[in-house]
Amino acid sequence: MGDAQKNVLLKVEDLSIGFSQYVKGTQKRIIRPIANMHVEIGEGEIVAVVGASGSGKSLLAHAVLGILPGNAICSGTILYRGEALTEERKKRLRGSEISFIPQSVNYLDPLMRVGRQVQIGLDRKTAKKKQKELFAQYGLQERDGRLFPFELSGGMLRRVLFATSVREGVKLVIADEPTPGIHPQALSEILRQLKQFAIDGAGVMLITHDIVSALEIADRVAVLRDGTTVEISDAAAFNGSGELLQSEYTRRLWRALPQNDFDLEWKERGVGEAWL
Ligand SMILES: Nc1ncnc2c1ncn2[C@@H]1O[C@H](COP(=O)(O)OP(=O)(O)OP(=O)(O)O)[C@@H](O)[C@H]1O
Ligand code: NI
Repeated sequence: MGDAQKNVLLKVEDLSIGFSQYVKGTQKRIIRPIANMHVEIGEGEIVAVVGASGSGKSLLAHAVLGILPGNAICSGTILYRGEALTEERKKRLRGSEISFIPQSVNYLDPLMRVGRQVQIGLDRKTAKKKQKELFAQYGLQERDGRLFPFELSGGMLRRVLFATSVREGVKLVIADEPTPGIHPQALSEILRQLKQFAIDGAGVMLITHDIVSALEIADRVAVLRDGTTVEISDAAAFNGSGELLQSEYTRRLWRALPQNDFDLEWKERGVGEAWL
């Protein structure tokens, strides 16, 4: 953002998440995949959250949404519009003011036709019309609306999932990997819609492995590593050889991207692929 006048919408501070697990049947231990994580999103701002697989992106999203598994122990501060985001408040805002595009298409109801699922939460009088518009927008056929999730391809399901997030009155969008397996036209439509959310004043958390696409729309980028925040930089810092980036870790990842030819040693070790 680099723009101090914008109001902070979401502020996550000192987030830690642990899980109690049983080892060898009886011994209980706590693993702590997230520690001291922080991120901040302003109104009208898009923050891309990037990091290797297992770095804690989805857990961060689930903590904000209040959908961590039952054995999770979560501590830290999550403020939304300046007030503590309590579990009760999360529940109330989820699906209305706070919109979520999950990483897994398993979040769709397997027993409900997909057209119907996109209509949920829309104004009842215009729901059908709006759903048809959304389908057209994301390259889905009208007849696809009558199908059940198992009858659609993975890429189609991703587009259905995305369509369920497009609602009026959304103030915070949390998109967890909305684009893998999506053809270029639908991808640019999704990026365009995320940008539109921000133009309309919403904050957007865009979790992704596709940093190159994310940089097309992101204001800032938060880099996670092993469950903690390594750095948060303006999108503009992801440029050239990355000299404006704060950490060596981020710089190396940036340089190891296929399009960037700076760090061949890391590339040979496959770091760029792990990142993507
Ligand atoms: N329910 C759970 N119980 C125990 N550990 C978990 C649980 N869920 C996630 N973890 C661990 O927390 C870490 C972060 O997981 P998370 O799903 O947030 O990663 P991610 O960055 O979203 O990865 P990906 O890019 O593959 O989606 C991983 O090491 C994972 O094994
Ligand atoms: Ni994830």
